[in-house]
Amino acid sequence: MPVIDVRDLRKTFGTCLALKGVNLTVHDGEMVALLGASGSGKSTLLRHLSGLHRADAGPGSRVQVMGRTVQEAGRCGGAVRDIRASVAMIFQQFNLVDRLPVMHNVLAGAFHRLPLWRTLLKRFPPQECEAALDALERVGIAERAWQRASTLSGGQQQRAAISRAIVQRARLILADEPIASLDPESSRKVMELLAELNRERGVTVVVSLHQVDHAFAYCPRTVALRHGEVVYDGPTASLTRERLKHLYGTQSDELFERAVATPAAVTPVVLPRPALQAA
Ligand SMILES: Nc1ncnc2c1ncn2[C@@H]1O[C@H](COP(=O)(O)OP(=O)(O)OP(=O)(O)O)[C@@H](O)[C@H]1O
Repeated sequence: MPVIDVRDLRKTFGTCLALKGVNLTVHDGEMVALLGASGSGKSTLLRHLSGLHRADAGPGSRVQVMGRTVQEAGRCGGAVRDIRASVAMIFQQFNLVDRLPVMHNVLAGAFHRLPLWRTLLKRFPPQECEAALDALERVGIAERAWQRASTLSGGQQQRAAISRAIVQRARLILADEPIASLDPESSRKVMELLAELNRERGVTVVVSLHQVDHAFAYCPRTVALRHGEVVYDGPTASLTRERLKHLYGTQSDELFERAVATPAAVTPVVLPRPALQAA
């Protein structure tokens, strides 16, 4: 049974056709890069998988995660809350509660299995606290456990978000440009942590990236979007210069020349982030 099964997913924002009939199947234990130029639909697709967006109504449209229906024909399935308990979303902007200690942010991963009074009073069972500390240890920031989240660097915040996913015991991580605002060393650490969770715990990971080199280094499979359509779905190693050029247009010519000049495909090819980030 696939972990993710998307059929004919369409999404319109006003006059903008963000997704034009996307089909996607991801199996248990895969690590998949989602590539595409800015505005190609990566975030929109990820948000549909976790039920944060509702698709256009249409008879064949369906999103299933772990065999359960997130949405069908533009209607949310009844199991969305249950599905969310097993799916961790990691965003570019970390999504931690700034004023709370890192520890409480990480413990939020356990909320779905705790009674409400415990989460409101922050009276967490000792075994959950241990699990949170272990997770922080795992990502190398245990000594930051009682600092306010806002005092952490971007890389540390992203590692805290990964700890939260570990405490959540997520079977699927959907990471939306998790390294877009990080320096190269922090980016490497975050990608390695995601790859380790995938390799060692069998967590399925779908990660949207702007850095093609990280897809080559960490993700055996790439799904590439262009103008809301899947234009490539296959081994990352088979992504040729022509395919990348088709994906990103001529703006990246110079970078591709550099990549092609070195035979190893893992040569860093960091694609320009268009206007959005500067805005
Ligand atoms: N809430 C929204 N309202 C209106 N238009 C939207 C909304 N969200 C996305 N879009 C549009 O849908 C298209 C796809 O956007 P999306 O954010 O999914 O692209 P992306 O590939 O993730 O881009 P980036 O790499 O810059 O994050 C874009 O044209 C965008 O402007």
